[in-house]
Amino acid sequence: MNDNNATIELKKVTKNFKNTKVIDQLDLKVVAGEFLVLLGPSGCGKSTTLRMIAGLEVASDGEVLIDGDDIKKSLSDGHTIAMVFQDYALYPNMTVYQNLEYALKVHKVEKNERKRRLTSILETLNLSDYKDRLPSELSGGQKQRVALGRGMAKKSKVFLLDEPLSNIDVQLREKARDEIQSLHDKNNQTIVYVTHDQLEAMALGDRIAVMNEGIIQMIDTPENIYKNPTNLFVAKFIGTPQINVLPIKYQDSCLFLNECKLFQITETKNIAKKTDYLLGIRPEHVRILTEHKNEFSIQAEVIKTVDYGRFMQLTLNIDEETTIKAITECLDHKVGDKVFIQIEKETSIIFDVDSKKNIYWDRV
Ligand SMILES: Nc1ncnc2c1ncn2[C@@H]1O[C@H](COP(=O)(O)OP(=O)(O)OP(=O)(O)O)[C@@H](O)[C@H]1O
Repeated sequence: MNDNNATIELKKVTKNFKNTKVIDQLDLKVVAGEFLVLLGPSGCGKSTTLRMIAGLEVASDGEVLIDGDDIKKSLSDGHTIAMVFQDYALYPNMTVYQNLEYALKVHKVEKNERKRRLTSILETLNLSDYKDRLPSELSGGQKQRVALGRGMAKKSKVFLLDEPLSNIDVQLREKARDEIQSLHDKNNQTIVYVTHDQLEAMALGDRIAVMNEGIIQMIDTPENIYKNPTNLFVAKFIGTPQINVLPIKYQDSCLFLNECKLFQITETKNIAKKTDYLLGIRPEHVRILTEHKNEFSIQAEVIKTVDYGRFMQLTLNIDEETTIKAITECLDHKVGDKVFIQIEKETSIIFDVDSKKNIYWDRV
């Protein structure tokens, strides 16, 4: 650890609003200098978790520690934590420049240094022309950029961001995202970043914590979350188009989708215990063949195509009840085409039909 970052730890944190439990015994460790993204659907408790780390909400039970000390210590010094709020929280009577400068003045950052930092931030966030305006004279996206700039200027050990790019135009959003990332590379702040945008999470996070209903479902690198989701919720929440989920049967060392044989399993391990499972296969892993190749080739009909220029998204009917989505680089497919698909063992994820957990069937 160095001077620029701090660890964050939540130990068995619960938060109730009146009689409703919105966070349930949450354990979370953010390593010093890490970029952690909290990702999940609306209402799952991301903002509440972030607000407890910021000391804006008090945990009903459990502990919130910054560098091993109770959150109150960090709050008292005013330096340790900076937060970008979802609703911007700008000072209405101050200009953009004054909003950005305020915290730096309070923390006695020298005038030339203040000017240097703020000029660069105003430029980066395309705000130079608006520096003398009041927040009431700005659009939503501009206000959000000011809020982001204010957090960036502070160079705190812990930087907390709650959906900081949600109202910013797509083009500028990418630039702002790059800026947050390079700020992190440069200053090594410990960042906790809340979003419900999976692409943003995948692009930014060293690790992603996927939340649902006040519980962290999985916390891991973007790659592991995508390739080896711990349960069906995580598998479905990450990836566009969504992962295909098919009811399958295990029989005679093979997996079957209805009457179609998918593939053979030599090492039975976790899978020999039951007959029914759910198979998850990402659309880009469904192999499209123009002709029958072997006993594992399954006939399908193209019922919808979406041409994205570089790739095509196909919706395929295997039978009356089974539809599957596929992504292919071949742009020649048309509705009505008869093709064959192949589902491969290496890219298949198998879930328990009851618990919906990944059974990690391919692991020893
Ligand atoms: N002050 C409050 N009083 C009562 N309920 C609250 C309060 N703040 C949040 N909640 C409830 O707690 C749950 C979690 O809210 P939270 O804002 O943490 O979710 P979120 O995942 O950040 O959602 P979003 O992405 O929509 O902002 C929601 O059901 C919300 O209605």
